[in-house]
Amino acid sequence: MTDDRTRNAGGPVIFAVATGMGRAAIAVMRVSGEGCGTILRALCGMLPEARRASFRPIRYRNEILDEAVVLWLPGPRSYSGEDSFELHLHAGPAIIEGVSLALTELGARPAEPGEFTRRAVQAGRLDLLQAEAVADLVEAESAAQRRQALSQADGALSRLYQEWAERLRRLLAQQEALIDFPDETLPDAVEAALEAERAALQAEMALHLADQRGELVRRGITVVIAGAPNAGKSSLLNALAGYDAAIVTQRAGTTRDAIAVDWILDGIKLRLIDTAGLRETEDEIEAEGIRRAMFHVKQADLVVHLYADERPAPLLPDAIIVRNKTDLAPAPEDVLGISATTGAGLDTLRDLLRERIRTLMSGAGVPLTRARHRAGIQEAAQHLALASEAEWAELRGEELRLAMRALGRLTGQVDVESLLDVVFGQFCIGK
Ligand SMILES: Nc1nc2c(c(=O)[nH]1)N(C=O)[C@@H](CNc1ccc(C(=O)N[C@@H](CCC(=O)O)C(=O)O)cc1)CN2
Repeated sequence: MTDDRTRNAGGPVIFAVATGMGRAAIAVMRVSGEGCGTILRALCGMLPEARRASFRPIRYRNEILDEAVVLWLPGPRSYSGEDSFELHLHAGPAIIEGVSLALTELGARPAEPGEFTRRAVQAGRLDLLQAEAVADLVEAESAAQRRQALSQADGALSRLYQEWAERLRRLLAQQEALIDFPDETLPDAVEAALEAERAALQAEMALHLADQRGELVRRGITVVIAGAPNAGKSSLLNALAGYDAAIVTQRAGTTRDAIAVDWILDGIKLRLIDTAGLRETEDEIEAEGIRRAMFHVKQADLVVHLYADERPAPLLPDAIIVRNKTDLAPAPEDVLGISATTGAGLDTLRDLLRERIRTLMSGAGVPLTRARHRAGIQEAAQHLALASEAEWAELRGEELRLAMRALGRLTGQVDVESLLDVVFGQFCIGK
């Protein structure tokens, strides 16, 4: 037999509670690894019909540990591709403890973070991009994050990179065919067509790199509220967040450290950051707060520059300047006026933020979603650029090969073993 099962056999049976920690009604104990059917038979007294839920007492050393819903999921038609089973237990800690102990005594060991998905990758059921998307699905807090992760888990990004790799492979093959032509008979039109395709690929990658949507959706869009002390920044944060996240007083300089609040606007996760008021100060703590405020301003995707009295010099060219406290005095005509206390103008500010977000999120096609993807595509694009500069056909070919390799590392078709730790370092246990 040479199917995935035998090829990837080995590795001990692993187990983990795949459901959330804390008080819950049900806990799903997930078990995977060749030979785990024997363990299931020991616990259930039989092997239930594959992929059908059954209700069974879980027995170990003549004691019933729980009455559970049991799923027997033999490989390769399982999530990990290995023989697997699930015990849907009552979530009591003593039950989980007792079942864990039984599984350990029957030869299984606790799973490491992401190990079920890692095995799915090793069995060839998921590529690395899809595995990363599984981690993103588990973390998704906004509808946009959910949609993006589902699409990547479904292979949308993998298909894009595979298509590029395939076009590179064809380019390379045609280019190698040309090497055998003596110089004088080199068909110019063919060479020009190859160069056009190389340039087209490089241009597509440049567009893909310019697109920020994926990373913005995944990590959330950072909106920093900055400005002079007492402009009402904390009041604005509280008004937008809808609860009292930041302390508000009459005293200038109340906010000393940055305060972050997650905020979902139209299905997109934003991270709102309130910062210390910007001014000259002798106070060491306040000065550190201001240093941090400037750090956040520089890192921000969007900056709301709030003021209450004198119109400040712009912090950044594209900061949104907003005049607060319109309940006390009207804002100049050319500036958006709000009152964080009465709520006046907040709808307009939200609309303005929506508009800025739309601009930030421009792009077409499937977006990349992580620094790892960005680095890989940058590398591929760089080799494509070097290919056009190379004088010898052989060197050009080598650059095309290196570009293909960079793409292959993204999906895991190349160097998968060395990338597993990088990708699975960020997973939670039970996934
Ligand atoms: N109880 C439970 N719920 C879960 C999961 C799980 O493992 N267990 N999942 C885990 O992440 C997610 C669903 N994803 C899954 C993906 C593939 C297979 C799977 O076993 N596929 C096989 C068999 C399909 C079949 O029954 O015919 C296959 O594709 O060959 C299972 C779950 C979310 N919900």
